[in-house]
Amino acid sequence: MGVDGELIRLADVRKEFGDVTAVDGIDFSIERGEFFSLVGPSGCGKTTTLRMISGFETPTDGQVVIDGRDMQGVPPDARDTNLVFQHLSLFPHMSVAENVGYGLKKSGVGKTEREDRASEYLELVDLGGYEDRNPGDLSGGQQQRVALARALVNEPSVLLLDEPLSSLDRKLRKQMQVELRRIHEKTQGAFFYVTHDQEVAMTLSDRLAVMNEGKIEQVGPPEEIYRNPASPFVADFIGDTNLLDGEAHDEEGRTVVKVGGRDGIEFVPDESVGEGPVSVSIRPEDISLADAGGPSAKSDGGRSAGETFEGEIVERYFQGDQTNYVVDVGEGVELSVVMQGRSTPVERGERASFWFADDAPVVFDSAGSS
Ligand SMILES: Nc1ncnc2c1ncn2[C@@H]1O[C@H](COP(=O)(O)OP(=O)(O)OP(=O)(O)O)[C@@H](O)[C@H]1O
Repeated sequence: MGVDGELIRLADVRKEFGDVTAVDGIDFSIERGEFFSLVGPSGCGKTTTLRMISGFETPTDGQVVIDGRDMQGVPPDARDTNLVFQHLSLFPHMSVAENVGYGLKKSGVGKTEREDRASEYLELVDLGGYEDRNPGDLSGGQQQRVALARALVNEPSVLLLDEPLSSLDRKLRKQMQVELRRIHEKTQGAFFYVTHDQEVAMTLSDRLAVMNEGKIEQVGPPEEIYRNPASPFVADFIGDTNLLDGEAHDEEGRTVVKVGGRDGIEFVPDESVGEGPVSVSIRPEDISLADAGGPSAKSDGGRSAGETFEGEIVERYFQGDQTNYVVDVGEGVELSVVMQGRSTPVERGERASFWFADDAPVVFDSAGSS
C-alpha cells in the first residue's frame, strides 16, 4: 500500500440484467492510496459497478483489473478488496474485538495476533478500549466504525464502501466524513466510495466519477468537475446551478449567447461554441446583485465582469452567512443567486441589477458537450 500507480482498472465494463442495462460500457481507473467516489442518482448503476469490482457480480462484457490481474473468474474472497455496506452487519453475539478479528480468524490467524490487530484497528477508528463491549451497546456511529475496523483489519488494497453513512443522522454523518478522511490518510489504501450524495463525494474524494444511466459522464478532482462540468447533467448534479436554455448566434463575427429573449441575458462565451440551441450553466455564487440603478458596487475581485442586467427579486432567503435570492429575468427565466457575507439591501419585490464575470457561464451545445 501507499505506492503510486494504477490499482484498479475498469475497461469497457457492461452489465445487463435481462433487458435492463445497469452499466453501459464504463472506463475508469483508481490509483493506489486514492479516495475515489462514484456518484450519481438512484438506479444509475453504482452498486452494480461496486459489486463487479468486489466479484459479487460478473460483467456481461469488459474487464475488471486489480493490481495488474484480470479478475475474470476470481471469486470475491480471493480479491484484495473488502466491503462496507450501508446496513451494518456486525455479529450481535460477539464482542467488538471478536467482530473486528472475525476475518483474521477465518484466514487462520492465531488468537493473540488477532486480539493485537483488532486493538490496533479499534485504536485507528478511535474506539481503543471498546474491545469487550457488545455491538448492541454502541451508538450507530460507533457501530459503523467497528464495521470499518473489521473491513480494514486484513489490510485490503481497496476498501469498497457502499453508502456507509446514509443510515446515520446528519450530525453523525458529518463527523463520520471527517473520520473517514482521517482513517483513509492513516491506512494509505485506496477507498472506493459509492454514494448518491454529491456533497459527501465532493468533501471526501481525491477524484470522483459522475455516473448517469449506466454511463460515466466525467472523472476528475471535485473542483475541476464543479468548475468545468462536462455536460449539463454534471453541472446540475454536482452543486447547485442555474441551467438555462439559450441560443448561440453570430453577431459581427463573434458568437453571442442569448437567454430569455430581448430583455434577457446576453454574453460572449468564454470558449468557442457553435451556432444553435445551447444549455448554459451559471453557478448562483458567480452572480452578483445590487439594487437597480443604485450606486453599483460592481466589482468581481479582479475578474472581468460582463454587462449588467435587470430583474425582479421574487424570493429572498436569509441564511446567516449567506442570502439566497431568486431573480425573475422575464419570459419565464428565473435565476438563483447566492450572496455571501452581509446581504445586499435588495428586498423581495424590488428591481435589482445583476452581473457575472465573462468566464462564469459554461455553455453546452445541443450535443451536451462544453
Ligand atoms: N439483480 C438485479 N436484477 C435486475 N435488475 C437489477 C439488479 N441489480 C440492479 N438492477 C437494476 O440495475 C440498475 C442499476 O442498479 P444499481 O443498484 O446498480 O443502482 P445504484 O446507482 O446503486 O442505485 P441506488 O443509489 O438506488 O442504490 C437499476 O435499474 C436496477 O433496478
